[in-house]
Parts: sequence; structure tokens; C-alpha cells
Amino acid sequence: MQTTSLALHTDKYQINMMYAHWANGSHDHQAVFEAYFRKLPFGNGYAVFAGLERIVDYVANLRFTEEDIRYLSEQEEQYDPQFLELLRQFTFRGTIHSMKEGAVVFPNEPLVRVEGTIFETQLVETALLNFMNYQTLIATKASRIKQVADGDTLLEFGTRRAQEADAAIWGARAAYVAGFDATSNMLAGERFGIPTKGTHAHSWVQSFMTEQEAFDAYAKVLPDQVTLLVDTFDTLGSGVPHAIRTGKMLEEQGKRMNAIRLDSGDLAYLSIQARKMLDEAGLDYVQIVASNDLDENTIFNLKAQGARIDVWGVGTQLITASDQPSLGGVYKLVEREVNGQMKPTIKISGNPEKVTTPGKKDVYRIIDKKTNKSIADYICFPEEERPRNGERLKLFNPLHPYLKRYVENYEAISMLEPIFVEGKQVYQLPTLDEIRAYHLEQLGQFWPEYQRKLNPEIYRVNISQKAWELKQKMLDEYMPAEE
Ligand SMILES: Nc1ncnc2c1ncn2[C@@H]1O[C@H](COP(=O)(O)OP(=O)(O)OP(=O)(O)O)[C@@H](O)[C@H]1O
Ligand SMILES: O=P(O)(O)OC[C@H]1O[C@H](OP(=O)(O)OP(=O)(O)O)[C@H](O)[C@@H]1O
Ligand SMILES: O=C(O)c1cccnc1
Repeated sequence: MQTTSLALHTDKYQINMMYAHWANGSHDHQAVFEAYFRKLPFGNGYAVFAGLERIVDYVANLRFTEEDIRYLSEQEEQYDPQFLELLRQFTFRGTIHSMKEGAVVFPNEPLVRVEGTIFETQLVETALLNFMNYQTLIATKASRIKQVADGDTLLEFGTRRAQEADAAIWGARAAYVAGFDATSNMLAGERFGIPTKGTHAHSWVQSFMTEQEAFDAYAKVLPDQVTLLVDTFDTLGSGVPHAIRTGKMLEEQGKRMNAIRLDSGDLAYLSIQARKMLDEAGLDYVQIVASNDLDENTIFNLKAQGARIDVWGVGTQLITASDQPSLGGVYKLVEREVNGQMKPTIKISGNPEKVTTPGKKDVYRIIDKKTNKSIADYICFPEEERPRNGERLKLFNPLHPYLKRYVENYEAISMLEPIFVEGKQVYQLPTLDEIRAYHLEQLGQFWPEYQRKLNPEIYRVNISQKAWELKQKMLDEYMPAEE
């Protein structure tokens, strides 16, 4: 799928650090990085992980081309030719674990874990975060819209407003992962097999002498798919009556008009009136599509007003995640090789939220066996005994350890899948249908309290006693109390 080399799709400082590690003789030292975000976007109670397919494609094809090497040789840093030769030979030989696409995920838990030489693990940071942050953000926004749509059909219409082509295409895919039904973007349809849908623009109507002529001509060519845009001149005065006439003409030919589309004005009022007019004309099967700067809040409000809308076309607000246009996912070093041994490392900050949890970690989802609902996510070191059903597990709030509880009758599901092992891809990418099914299954594991879009319950993400103790010990080492 990938056509151009993405090796230089990285920040210059990664190349410079790789260079300095090489000059320093430390480039082959092992390192472990974890990618995670600290704060959920849009005030949502969860995020929907996406971006893995692109990450896999990127890592599997990570090579410096001759043009890349030439470009690097022209940089003001004047990289040593031997370093450039190392890049020429480069392939990713590390190990990656990741959440699966469609997983319901939370702050401060590793979503992707990258192990390998510091050389290769440093290189992939920028692209990995770029893919994960954008696609997870859009999938999460789409999931909020899906929540309020309550089973109505959702169409992704964002391409014209997206931040360029890749965002449109991968954003369409992320929306589909989270439950959208189709996209207007044909390339996304072709590449990923997402169903595509389209109505027509105002220009279609404007390019005829009359609205009626425009509707009839469109219906003649696309009788079974036709959705007529009724707001070019006067929605209730001309658009809907003309569409009804076209619908009746199709009936005479034994065909059925699909829908009308409303794209301006008061969508609640207009949809209620249009529904009445269509029903009175015997066209009760004709659906109503609405568009115009919709998001989860307008859709929720329109529904509360009794709007009779069956299909929602959502563009700008979704594809740009306009109320929060970035997810602040980070990639932090948690272990490094010292004298041939792996040692945990910590990043200290005056802001407690930014202090990292040292050590390479696994994530388990703890499911209550009685209810089949998730209780918490539990983060521990791989060398610790993994949580097992029947064995009492202590869950405590890492910031307020006195807030604790014990659980026994649970199932612990390992959330991080092996994707690459020592450079070899071991993960078979699932189909989009499988990803959508997995996402639905994931949502089903959460009580509605965590899923509501306003002021959701905060889900527990807990670390093991050992992980907590190590963090405290390292904090004490680096920040001894002042005398
Ligand atoms: N009944 C309603 N309740 C709440 N919001 C609505 C309702 N009807 C429409 N909206 C939303 O209000 C906004 C209206 O925007 P705006 O005023 O720019 O549109 P318009 O003037 O109707 O159409 P346009 O400028 O696109 O021709 C849109 O985001 C639309 O989705
Ligand atoms: O509003 P969005 O959620 O982004 O959905 C896509 C919009 O794109 C189209 O019109 P366009 O915005 O190009 O022109 P218009 O505003 O004049 O209808 C379409 O009619 C929708 O309104
Ligand atoms: O098919 C449509 O109606 C459509 C597609 C993209 C953007 N706006 C509308």
C-alpha cells in the first residue's frame, strides 16, 4: 500500500540522537519505549485505539532510500559517511507490542511498546505518534457521534475540510472503525473496502434551468441510489415538493427514491415538516439525510427536538476533531541497557501527571466474571506473576494509594499483542470488519456510566504494588527530600 519511503518522516532530532549514539558507541544498546496519552479527548470516558495498520506498514517498510541518504549527506550536520552507510543497511529488528485497533483504551497505559536498539526505537517515535495520535483522536470523536446517533446511519463527509489527503483517508477509516456506516471518500473506499455513499451538490441543481429538471435528470440516471438535495432555493416551498414529484415519477416506473437531503436552516423543523409532506404523498419509505456542520452535540439536540432524520452526514467537525484537534500521546523511555543489563528509567517533572512510570510494562483488563464488565486496567511488569482468576488482586489508586479494593472472581485479559518480534511481523492484520466487531465487543465490556458523553465515570487504571514501589523509590533517589 505504501508507495514512498517514510524513513525521513521523522523529526531531525531523532536522526541527530541516532548519530550521536553512533558516535558515542551506544547505538546498539537496548531500550524500551512506551506510547500512551495522559488525558482523554473531548471529556470522553474512553478512547478508541486506531493507527496500528499504518504503524505496521511503516515499520515493515522502513528503509532509507538512496535519495534519503543523499539528502542526509547534504545536511549542515555533515553526518559521517559511515553513519550514513549504517542507515543504508537499516531495517527495523526490534519487538513491538500494541493494543489492537478498535480497543477501548485509557490514559496512562501503554498503547504501543517498542523494544530494540536505541537506534531503531528512537527513529520510529515521530511517525508512530503521528499515526496513533491522529487516528485514535478521530476514532474517539466518531465514537461519540455514534453514541448519540442511536442506530441511525452515519456518513463520513469530511474530505474537503480535512488537514490534507492522508488525514481524509485515514480519518475515514478511523471513523469506520468506530461505527460509521460509509464514507464519501472514494479512495478510502477503494483502499480499505469501506462502503461509499454520495448524494449531490447544490451545483447539480444550479446547472439546470429548474430544480425539477435537475431532480428528474438525476433520478433518471441513478434511480435506486438517488438522494435529492432540497435546499438550493426554498426547502419546503420548492425543494420538497419537487422531490415528491420526482419520487412519484419513479414510482410509476416501479422504482423507489432513496432519500432527500437537508443542508441548511433549522434541521429539526424542516425535517419534521418534510417528513409530513413525504408521508402525505405516500412516500413514507423516502429517508431524510441531514448535513451542515454537525457534531455529537447538534445531533443530540436535534434528536431532543424530535427531528425526523434517518441519516447524518458528518464532515468538518469529525475529520478535524474541531473541539480538540490533537491527542497528546507521548513516547517515553522506560528501560535502557546499562552494562549489559536492562534498568528502569524515570522522567521527573514538577507536574505529577508528567512523571513517567519506570520499567517495561504489560496491561491487563480485569473483567468481573459475574457481570462480564470491566473493573479496571492493571499494569504490571512482565516478570511479575500475571493476575490470575481466583487470586486476590489489590487495586489501588496510584495517586491516592489508600483508595484500594480487592477483587477475586475476575478474568485478566492481556491487552498488548505481539506485532513484531525481533523484526519479524508476527501479527496478521485483521480485516476492517473484524476490527469493527472487536470494537463493539470491547464497548460491551463497559458499563454505560463509562460510555456517556457528558461527565462519564472515571475508569480505573491501576499499577501493581511493585510498579508503584519502584516509582516511589526512583522518585526518592532523584528527588531526595530537602533538609
Ligand atoms: N434545530 C436546530 N437546533 C440546533 N442546531 C441546529 C438546528 N438546526 C440546524 N442546526 C445547526 O446550526 C448550525 C447552523 O449553521 P448556519 O447558520 O451556518 O447554517 P445555515 O445558515 O442554516 O446554512 P448555510 O449557511 O450552510 O447555508 C449548523 O451547525 C446546524 O447543524
Ligand atoms: O458541514 P460538514 O459537516 O463539513 O459536511 C459536509 C458539507 O460539505 C458540503 O457542503 P459545503 O460545506 O462544501 O458547502 P455549503 O456549506 O455551502 O453547503 C455538504 O453540503 C455539507 O454541508
Ligand atoms: O454526498 C454528499 O452529499 C456529500 C459528500 C461530501 C460532502 N458533502 C456532501
